[in-house]
Amino acid sequence: MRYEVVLPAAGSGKRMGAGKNKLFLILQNKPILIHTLEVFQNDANCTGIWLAVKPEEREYIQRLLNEHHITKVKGLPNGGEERQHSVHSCIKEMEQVDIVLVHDAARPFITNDIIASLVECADVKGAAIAGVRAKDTMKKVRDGIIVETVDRDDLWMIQTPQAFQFDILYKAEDVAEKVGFLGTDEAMLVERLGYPVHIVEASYDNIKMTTVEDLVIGEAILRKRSQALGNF
Ligand SMILES: Nc1ccn([C@@H]2O[C@H](COP(=O)(O)OP(=O)(O)OP(=O)(O)O)[C@@H](O)[C@H]2O)c(=O)n1
Ligand SMILES: C[C@](O)(CO)[C@H](O)COP(=O)(O)O
Repeated sequence: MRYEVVLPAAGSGKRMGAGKNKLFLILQNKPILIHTLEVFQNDANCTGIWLAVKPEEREYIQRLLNEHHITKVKGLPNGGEERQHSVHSCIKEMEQVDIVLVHDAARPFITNDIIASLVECADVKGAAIAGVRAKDTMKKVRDGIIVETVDRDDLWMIQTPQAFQFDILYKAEDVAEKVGFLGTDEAMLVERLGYPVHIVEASYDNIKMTTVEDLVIGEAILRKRSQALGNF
């Protein structure tokens, strides 16, 4: 099943503290952004990539795309103040497709098997998102005091990609903009319209490069993969 993917890449990377867009940081001699782009560039089912970027970073990113032979990018719309706005700027420019995925450009370790499962599920069910089961005990805290321990059996740590039939996400983004609703992921916008959103179990390797510790973890994930391929 073919799909197009929206990669929001217009963040500031404040929590990383690199003083620049964290997507330009190098992991195993390549920018994080290129690691993520190559997953979709090399996926025959991906027919287009939409990259939300900061205007001042567009020229540099275009140079990176050329240097690394990323040819599937269909557009580089301006990112917005919030992640949701960046995603929406891409959705508004896209032409109708069957399935659209939204994936954090800051998650370079996604794999094609998980993408394929998400696309297949969204094609049948309408909406499907990646996640992994919570491993730690989760508690609600108020003013520094535990107010509730949440039943861990029902808790998932949500990731991206998040896959949707295009019309569902298009409508959800449009309504959210009209009513001024701001979510931390696309699924929230779809849930609030009453559509069922299905979970697809992903991987604990599918981390989001958020803080400096994630760079160390990311290098370890890439080393593990190289060793599995016999590239010592
Ligand atoms: N206004 C924004 C904010 C985030 N993103 C993108 O959304 C993804 C996930 O966001 P996050 O990890 O929070 O990135 P930053 O916003 O850059 O990080 P921080 O919150 O630490 O500044 C990233 O690929 C980021 O580039 C975006 O396109 N537009
Ligand atoms: C979309 C997301 O990756 C799901 O976990 C997460 O909500 C993004 O949060 P961020 O603060 O914008 O990185």
